[in-house]
Amino acid sequence: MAINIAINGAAGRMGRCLIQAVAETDGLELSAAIDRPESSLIGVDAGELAGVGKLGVVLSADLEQATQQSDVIIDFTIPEATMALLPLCAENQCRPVIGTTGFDEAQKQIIQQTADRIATLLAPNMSVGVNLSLKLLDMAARVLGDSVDIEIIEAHHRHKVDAPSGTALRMGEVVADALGRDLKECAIYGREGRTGERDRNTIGFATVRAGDIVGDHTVLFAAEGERVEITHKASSRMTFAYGAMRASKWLMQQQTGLFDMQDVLDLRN
Ligand SMILES: NC(=O)C1=CN([C@@H]2O[C@H](COP(=O)(O)OP(=O)(O)OC[C@H]3O[C@@H](n4cnc5c(N)ncnc54)[C@H](OP(=O)(O)O)[C@@H]3O)[C@@H](O)[C@H]2O)C=CC1
Ligand SMILES: O=C(O)C1=N[C@H](C(=O)O)C[C@H](O)C1
Repeated sequence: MAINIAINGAAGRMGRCLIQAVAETDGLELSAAIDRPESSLIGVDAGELAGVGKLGVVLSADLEQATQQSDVIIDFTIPEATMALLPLCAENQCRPVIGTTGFDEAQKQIIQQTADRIATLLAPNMSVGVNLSLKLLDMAARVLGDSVDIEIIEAHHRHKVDAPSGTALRMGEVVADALGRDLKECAIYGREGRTGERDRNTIGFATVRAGDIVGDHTVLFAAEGERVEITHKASSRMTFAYGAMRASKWLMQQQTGLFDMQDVLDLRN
């Protein structure tokens, strides 16, 4: 039997890619497409929104019904919309696959509480390449140790509303963990004016917002005499959407708990 998939934020840049990916993926069926009640696109066929032809599911704002009639809901929205969704996921036993970024600590706790009641996946980047890069970063940080300066540079399209990207922050966490540091204490988010010399123990972040860049991330490990750069560049949002399909299928085998793409791709150890 097909897995019923709802999409929250279905009219957005990622939402439309997700509709296309569900339509292309064997074993998955689109059961609901949700966006803001104020959206002028409410009532439009989701397949037509995504450019894949009529699918017989119209864009709606009825989250209650969507979570009741779906096995999984894929959420690529804004943190406030995710927070409104989670109680319905737990109540209606609909597994959330969360791609939204920009959560604060209190919101992350609510995600954890939801995961105690229903299997939940949270990943700031669902591409295979970025998740492989996280493994490479762990290895690079352990080998290069405290003798390098570490900087994380990310670039995204002009419409992105959060910074640094969720992926850059996760990269920072992976590197900090590998070096036994706490990212909250060692992160430097941008520099200006007379900053003084660089402190070796910091991890710097730089953000670029321009044009239609889908998502570029570089982590730079710079020593005296050499440097290592680990770079990932996404050229299509479909790479994230296909990752979300893989995550949805995988999550159906879990009952409770909080997971990420490292679990789905078996990269945990
Ligand atoms: N994990 C990953 O692999 C990836 C994560 N992302 C993240 O996904 C999120 C969305 O990105 P993107 O698609 O580019 O953004 P968009 O702004 O294009 O899409 C978000 C959609 O959510 C809608 N929305 C806003 N509020 C609500 C609500 N209360 N209920 C339902 N829908 C709502 C928006 O409507 P409206 O426009 O009318 O406000 C919009 O249609 C971001 O946080 C981004 O960082 C992006 C790519 C990959
Ligand atoms: O907003 C985006 O577009 C993206 N957001 C994610 C993030 O914040 O890391 C992932 C991807 O880079 C695209």
